[in-house]
Amino acid sequence: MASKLEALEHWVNEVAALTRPARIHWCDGSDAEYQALVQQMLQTGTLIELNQQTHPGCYLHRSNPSDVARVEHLTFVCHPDEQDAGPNNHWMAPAEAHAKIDALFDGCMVGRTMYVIPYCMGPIDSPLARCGVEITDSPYVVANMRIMTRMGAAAQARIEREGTFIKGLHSTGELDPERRFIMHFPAELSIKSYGSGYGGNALLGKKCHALRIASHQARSEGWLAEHMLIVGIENPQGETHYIAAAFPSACGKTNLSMLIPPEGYLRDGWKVWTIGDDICWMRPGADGRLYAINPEAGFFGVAPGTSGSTNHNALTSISHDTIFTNVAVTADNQPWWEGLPGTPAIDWQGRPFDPANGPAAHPNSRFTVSAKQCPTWSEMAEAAQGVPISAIVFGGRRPSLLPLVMEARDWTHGVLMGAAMGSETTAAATGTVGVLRRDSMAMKPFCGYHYGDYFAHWLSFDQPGAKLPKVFHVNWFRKGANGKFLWPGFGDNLRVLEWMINRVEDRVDGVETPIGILPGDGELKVDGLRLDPAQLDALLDVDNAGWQAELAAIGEYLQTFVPHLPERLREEQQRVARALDAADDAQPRQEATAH
Ligand SMILES: Nc1nc2c(ncn2[C@@H]2O[C@H](COP(=O)(O)OP(=O)(O)OP(=O)(O)O)[C@@H](O)[C@H]2O)c(=O)[nH]1
Ligand SMILES: O=C([O-])CC(=O)C(=O)O
Ligand SMILES: [Mn+2]
Repeated sequence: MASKLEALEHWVNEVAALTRPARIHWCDGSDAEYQALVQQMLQTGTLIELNQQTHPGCYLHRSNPSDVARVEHLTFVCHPDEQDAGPNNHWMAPAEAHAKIDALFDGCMVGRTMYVIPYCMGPIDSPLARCGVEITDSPYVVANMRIMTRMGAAAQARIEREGTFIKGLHSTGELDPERRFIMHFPAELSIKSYGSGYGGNALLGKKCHALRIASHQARSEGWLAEHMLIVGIENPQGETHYIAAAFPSACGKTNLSMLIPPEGYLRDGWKVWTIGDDICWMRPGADGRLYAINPEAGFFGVAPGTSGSTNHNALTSISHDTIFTNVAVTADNQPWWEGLPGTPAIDWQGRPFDPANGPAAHPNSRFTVSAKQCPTWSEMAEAAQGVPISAIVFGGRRPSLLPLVMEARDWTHGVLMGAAMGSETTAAATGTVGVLRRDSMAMKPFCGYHYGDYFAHWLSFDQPGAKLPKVFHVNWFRKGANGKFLWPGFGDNLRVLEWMINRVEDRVDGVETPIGILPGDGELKVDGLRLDPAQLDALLDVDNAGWQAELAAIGEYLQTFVPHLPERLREEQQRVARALDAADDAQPRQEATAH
């Protein structure tokens, strides 16, 4: 029988014939290999050594200024049938896409080394994990993949055993925005990415494999591939609840996944355990609960705003053996970004810092670090079966309307809450920042198939015998009349998670409103917070007229997925809209419009 490795070798040869590299290097994932790559990149200037006294093993990479974020307009999902991509994706016919991008790959590695990176997304022995191989000409990508995935010999052994893997082909190309594409071929289980070295476009195990391709696989195999953090909350009695939360890019996943409990909670013995900060794969277990793994092995986190007061655990994690991308440096060569104490000397483009040029660190500057370096890293992140999920949380940046927290009355309502998610855009993707856009389940840029079918897939988990998590929606970003955030956020978000767990455990009742269940009087613990009662009222206020308009907008949005939109979701939207109308009728007019 032909060795299962033959399929891999055949593909590698095919790619080499197209790209014509000078050498082929099969990555083994060893420390020696990583160190050798770093030395080579220091010599070529791809990496810059940072202050090794304060930051041992830390390096800086400055990317091309035109290549600093994901490029959604150049990202395509190439299903054979356009219908399967949906209005939520850019689509190109597979044959046309291959022809277009193969023309760019033709001879692109002449004189260069081609790296073959076998990797595993998820614990190497987990039945939920999946393998892939990325071929790239970028040593920076190899180094990042080593941190972000289980890369090398063990992954290759699993591929040899299973015979299946996702094929990912990447070249940095000329970094010409006119010659840049990120193409996905879900039916062929393959990815081709050309012309960008940026994380989300080039580390193919992450968004391309673990979300776009995996979401497509998950649909046919009965599981979910989601843009979610996974965090364990251990109460003083030693019971741990695992929570999965979907927020759009740069909306607080990394922060929530490693939050530090407020003073009083720490004293009482609350603990937080990090399982993942960006991606979650989950499937029903034999007991009917959803079990989740984090397919990644590292964090590719947003640097700006990360500080000792907002995210001390992240700051500790990145004090050594970290690759920084597009941050600024201080006069003594330490990494620096907005939110840190001290002053920058050199900006992210290598120029002497001048405020006239904008922020010193790029707003989407990032750190790449092994998850093992995080003080709250959980050993359960290695559990082959994953962790049972007690609650699913959706959330976004909403300056108004959306309350601090609300609970869905059931799974269908929860799916509507996820589908209706909206958020202000951030610097994680190129384009305008700060405009509201719908981002269902935080998957707008990552769902590898038609959103209507995706909503139906979510609804399909509601089956006899299923013990589904409760679903919540949060908003850390509601603003007061003064334009400031009403909620302190960060560590204090644990107060909201505690309320959720109390709801899961049936220890508090909440109050029913047309939009969902909100915390009842005194149920949200705000002692020790400098929060006046009016502020808390504003955070939990339900503006009926505003919500009527919101439900109408949600209805219009859902309509764009017809005929793939599940009828059950439309009916749910109508149910909530009717509940709001009824509440309106029951209220004196001036009260409903008083806000
Ligand atoms: N006001 C406020 N800001 C927050 C909170 N949590 C995070 N942020 C800020 O939001 C930004 C992004 O946070 P991250 O945790 O890195 O976001 P993310 O969702 O992991 O982002 P991606 O890696 O792009 O998927 C940072 O500037 C944080 O400081 C919060 O609770 N309140
Ligand atoms: O994909 C990336 O480049 C970084 C990330 O986590 C996101 O944007 O959600
Ligand atoms: Mn992300």
